[in-house]
Amino acid sequence: MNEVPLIEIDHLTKRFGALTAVDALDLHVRAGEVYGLLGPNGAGKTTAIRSLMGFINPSRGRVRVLDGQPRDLDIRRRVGYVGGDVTFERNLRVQTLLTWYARLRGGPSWAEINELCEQLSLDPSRKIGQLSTGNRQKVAIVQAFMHEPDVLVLDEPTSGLDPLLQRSVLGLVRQRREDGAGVLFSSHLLPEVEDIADRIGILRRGVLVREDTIANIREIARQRLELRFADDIPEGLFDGVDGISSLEITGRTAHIVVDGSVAPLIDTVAGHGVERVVTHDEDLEDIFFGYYQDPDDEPAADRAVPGGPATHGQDSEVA
Ligand SMILES: Nc1ncnc2c1ncn2[C@@H]1O[C@H](COP(=O)(O)OP(=O)(O)OP(=O)(O)O)[C@@H](O)[C@H]1O
Repeated sequence: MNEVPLIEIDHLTKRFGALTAVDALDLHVRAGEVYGLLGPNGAGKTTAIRSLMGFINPSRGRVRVLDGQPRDLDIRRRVGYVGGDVTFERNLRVQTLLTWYARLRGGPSWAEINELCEQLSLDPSRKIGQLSTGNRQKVAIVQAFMHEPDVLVLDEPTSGLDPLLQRSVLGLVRQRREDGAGVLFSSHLLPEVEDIADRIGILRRGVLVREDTIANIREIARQRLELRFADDIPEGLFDGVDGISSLEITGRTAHIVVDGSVAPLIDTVAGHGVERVVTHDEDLEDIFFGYYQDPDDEPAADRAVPGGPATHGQDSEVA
């Protein structure tokens, strides 16, 4: 088994003038793994991804894809990429464009591409310039998935898509994972990543502030429950129950926060006529927003490295 990660980002730093957009980022994605890269606007997700793809040069650090250089054509052929910065020639028909992409990658057949278009309800006879934003996004998705790449780098791939299509895209990602591909998937929507990622990393101000498996994050997560009883709640019912970190009783309803397993609580209330249980599915979100909220959040310029004001457009473009 090949142990080399399919995506390797080692100590990546990217500065734009005085602004450090990505700060010493280490991130690896293995075969058969979906890695969800989360973070608020401006956290550095796109910058990390563009560095990974070789579109911009890192200030420091190293990136490797499929144990090679992302700009290498043989590597590029095995990668699928969706990013907000892709623009297509407006006068081309979808079919012409997709056929051209297919040729660059040494396949697939038009029948295969067309099947993918059908799956996403994309009409290949339309001109790019006539498409809605969502339909243009579908073109980006089809070109990224059509050659069944070993690595997928997806920068907010579902933006502009309705929920049904979002689900289709997540289905395509799952399929690639089952075939052993490594997937880096950026988003600022926790629920979509939570659903699909094996691990997540949270970027804030260019720094990876947390990285873990979804399972681990869930395990330590708090759960908020509301238990509504048919009758008055017996005095002292919750005394000494393991895991309860907060309890508030209003009438016949108990509002409870549990750390870790809810098993002791459930055992305790069994047989006491609980009529309704409401769980607030905000455990992961709580953690997530905890990282999003930055108590000393300052304007971006405040994270400038010494040496002058933040300057836009100073990166070395190599696309
Ligand atoms: N070419 C550039 N020149 C100067 N600054 C840039 C450049 N590209 C990005 N930045 C800055 O780097 C920081 C990180 O931006 P980036 O687009 O990577 O964040 P993001 O996490 O992808 O955000 P979003 O979710 O809004 O796409 C931002 O402060 C942004 O203004």
